[in-house]
Amino acid sequence: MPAMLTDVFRGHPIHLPHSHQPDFTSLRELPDSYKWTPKDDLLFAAAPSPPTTGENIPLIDLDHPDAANQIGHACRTWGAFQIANHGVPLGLLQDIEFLTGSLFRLPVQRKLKAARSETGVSGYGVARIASFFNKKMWSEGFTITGSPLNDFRKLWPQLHLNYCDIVEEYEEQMKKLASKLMWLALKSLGVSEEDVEWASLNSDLNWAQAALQLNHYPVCPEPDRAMGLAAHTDSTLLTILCQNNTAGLQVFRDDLGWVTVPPVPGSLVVNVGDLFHILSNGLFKSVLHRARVNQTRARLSVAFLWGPQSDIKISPVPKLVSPVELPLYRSVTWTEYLRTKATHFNKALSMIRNHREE
Ligand SMILES: O=C(O)CCC(=O)C(=O)O
Ligand SMILES: [Fe+2]
Repeated sequence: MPAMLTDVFRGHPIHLPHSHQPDFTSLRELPDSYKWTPKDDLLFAAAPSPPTTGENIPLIDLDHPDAANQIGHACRTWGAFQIANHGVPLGLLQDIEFLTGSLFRLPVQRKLKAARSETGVSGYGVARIASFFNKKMWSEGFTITGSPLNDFRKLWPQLHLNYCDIVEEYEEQMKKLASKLMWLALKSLGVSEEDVEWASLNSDLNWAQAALQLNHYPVCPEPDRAMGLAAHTDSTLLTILCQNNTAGLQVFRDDLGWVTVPPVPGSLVVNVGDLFHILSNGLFKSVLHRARVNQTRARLSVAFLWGPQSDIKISPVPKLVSPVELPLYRSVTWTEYLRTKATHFNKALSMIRNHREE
């Protein structure tokens, strides 16, 4: 992962000086550079879902005998769902939340010791998607690819080894869970292991790689005008998100507008990413999502961004392509896709779409 992402982003440096990151807690008013209007993001003011619809992303019990079909349905209609009985120990979720909280509570000068470089991926900084927007986002992040040892040593000279152990254990559990979820979702479409030979179940998951994105959304003096993380889809196969007990994540549905995902203690949120949309020939929806902020409670989230190794070509599963039509998408590696995304952002999927001859 580190080599591949570094390679992609070297060609797309991000000119956003992290050292200008404000000390959020000291700001009593929202600076103009943080005030969003519909001009800054077309969907900024899109209608919030009326609470009366009662529509919410499904909460799926992974122990339920019908879990595969429920996951498949959620991937087709929402592109997102929450899961309970996922098998990840609660203590580990608490540990990663604790780690995230302690990281962002460090003094700004200490966090900046592990700042992400302009062309780098790992480390402390603003969201990478910030370069696509004129306004700033009310959040700070920390990206982990490969071992966090070097960065963690700078952040916590004494405790870094304990924190590295937590990250390693968390990633191990997430990898297994992500693979299980992918196969359950594919099973609901009648797709089995023989149909996706590169993702063989007995390969120790060596075909996959991942990054961890830790996010902090501080308390905000004017939340209605601010944006924690602007609307985007993830470039992954799947993303598994652990959020603290504070609402903020919203997913977009064409028919409902922005729908807030309520935190359910102990559960995890799963997002369909762009690569799973491609693999499913467009049947699974890569979900547009964003994070809002609020005036009273800081929010933390940990996103496990999961995809295939760089040499794997992702293309629609042949079984899901009609014999008389082209697949909806051309095949791409994760690296190629990230490069397209780094240039075209939310239009990246349409850039690799096969257009039908009229
Ligand atoms: O904080 C959240 O709820 C969303 C985070 C997210 O979308 C991301 O890190 O890609
Ligand atoms: Fe995301």
